[in-house]
Amino acid sequence: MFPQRLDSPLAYDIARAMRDGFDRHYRLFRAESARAKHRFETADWHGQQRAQRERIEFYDLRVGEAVARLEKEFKAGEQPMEVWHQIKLHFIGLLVDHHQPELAETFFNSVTTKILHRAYFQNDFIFVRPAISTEYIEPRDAPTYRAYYPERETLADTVERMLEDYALQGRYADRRRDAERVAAAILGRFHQVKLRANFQLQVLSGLFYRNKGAYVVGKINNGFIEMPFALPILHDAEGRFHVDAALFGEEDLQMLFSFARAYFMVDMEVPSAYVQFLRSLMPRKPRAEIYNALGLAKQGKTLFYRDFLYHLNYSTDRFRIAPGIKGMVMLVFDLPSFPYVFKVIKDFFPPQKDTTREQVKRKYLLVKQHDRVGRMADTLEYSDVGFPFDRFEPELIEEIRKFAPSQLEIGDRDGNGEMEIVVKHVYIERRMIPLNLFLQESFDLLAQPEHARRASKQLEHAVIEYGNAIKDMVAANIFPGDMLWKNFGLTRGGKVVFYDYDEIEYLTDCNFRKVPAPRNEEDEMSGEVWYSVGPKDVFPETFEPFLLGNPAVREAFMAHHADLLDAAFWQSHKQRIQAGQMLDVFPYDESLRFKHDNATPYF
Ligand SMILES: Nc1ncnc2c1ncn2[C@@H]1O[C@H](COP(=O)(O)OP(=O)(O)OP(=O)(O)O)[C@@H](O)[C@H]1O
Repeated sequence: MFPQRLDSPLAYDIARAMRDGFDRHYRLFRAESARAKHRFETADWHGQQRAQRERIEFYDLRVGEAVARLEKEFKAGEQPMEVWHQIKLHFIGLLVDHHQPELAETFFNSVTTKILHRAYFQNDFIFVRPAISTEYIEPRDAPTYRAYYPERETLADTVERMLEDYALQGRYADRRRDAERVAAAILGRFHQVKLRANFQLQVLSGLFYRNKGAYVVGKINNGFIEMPFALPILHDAEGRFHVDAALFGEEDLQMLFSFARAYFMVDMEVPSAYVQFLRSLMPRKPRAEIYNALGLAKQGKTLFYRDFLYHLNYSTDRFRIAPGIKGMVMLVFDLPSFPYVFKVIKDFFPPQKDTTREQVKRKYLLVKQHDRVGRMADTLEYSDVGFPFDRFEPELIEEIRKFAPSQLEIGDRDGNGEMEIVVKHVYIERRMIPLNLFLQESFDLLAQPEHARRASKQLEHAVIEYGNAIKDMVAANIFPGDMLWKNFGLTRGGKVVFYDYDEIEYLTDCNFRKVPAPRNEEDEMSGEVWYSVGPKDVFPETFEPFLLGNPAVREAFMAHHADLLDAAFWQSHKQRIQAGQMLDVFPYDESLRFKHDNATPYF
């Protein structure tokens, strides 16, 4: 019911307190993101990673503070419905000139749902969809993007000026050289193309920081063509800056913004304007994922859920048990028409899985906070998710009832006559093709002479990528624990990504050993493990029988990644990490790098 009059001063005060709570959150979030520049300039890599990790916690802390204040000062939870209606309307009013209204609305939802019980907070109390438009919000401090209008002959000058405008404190090894390289790369893309009246570079005015890199992100417009591009800026061995590569096109940008990487730090006054610009570079990337990549995970989560409900309304298929080998720890289901999977922690595990629900959650959190180096899928975590009952395959309901009964509720939660399945806790992540299924498909094709060549190529690609995935994780101090093919998936872009986190460990916590030589004939003949094994001991050579049963797989693996079976490989990386060294894992192909005399070597 829409109130006729706004007559409650308390409602106004609560709305104000709520907005102040959000403003404090965004001020801190933005300040932390802005400090990334200084950390980059001073090569404070560990600080950068720490900040990336800690910033994730900011949101929940601020929501907690706002809830506590509203309860203490206003007894918000005891206010009647009429007051809550007015709070929402006042809040809308307070956002009219706001620069992050969509984030503030989400903050309002988070605080409100914490204060009111579900039965009470019907949808009219929260923002089910945005009330305030994010179109044409103009920042005060700096424009969202800058435009440059070069001629063919002055392109290098323009690129140099554009780099200068970021005002990084420090020295480039050779900025002119970099500008010329970038200009040549751009002209290579527009070779024999007439430069039109509107030829221009547009770059977002904030640099994108992550780990040891800072990225210029923008597009080149020429006539009707819009070409996305990004320029990674890195330090060389002497601490001077250089542009390491020029990335062009949607695919390269997608890699940079992948869901399997850590979130960027960017100083944004109007995040929705950044999202809009980025969407023009990657039109197929959902806005939810772009917000996530910018570190605005709660907004990502909100948008994802809206997209999901919308998809449910416009589809008719049913949720089913996900294809592939079933997990021992996770119960996984999907909706064929929707490119995500839903993962529920089972109530009990077989004896070889010595873990608990809390431990599994801790591992998933570890991955969320860690640099995922493009190799570990990000997860969105939801509680009490309702699904329409008649959209579930009966076998799936049975499966949940059998393996995760504590997570399942069936009933008419909203009292609207529609039966719902409510799942208490669920992780949602991008669907990939499980690598074991992909390999099986390749084996089947190998047997057919007309497809054998292609099959052999795709198999080799998958095996090489699998090894690369493990090596990238190693570089980031992660030991995947369970390296079976079924725990990795192939993304749309052909990358191999890991998704089974329950046995993940920091590499530095593991003890990599060679299998000892048998002491006598009895040891040698014994089918059992005769030597003593500590809880964190890992014997890399024992991976072989589990991974390399198939001769074609073995051949590709041994040609490219035999070192993964050698304890010395793992030990040396452990020592390197313990010595405080941080390796580069580039979010772009090595072949795209400009050649630098003293750049850090690729892993
Ligand atoms: N992101 C994904 N995309 C596609 N399929 C997936 C995804 N995540 C999981 N699956 C499917 O669900 C199965 C079980 O998932 P997962 O490996 O996470 O569970 P688990 O219980 O941890 O497994 P394990 O028994 O190996 O510990 C996978 O083998 C795969 O078939």
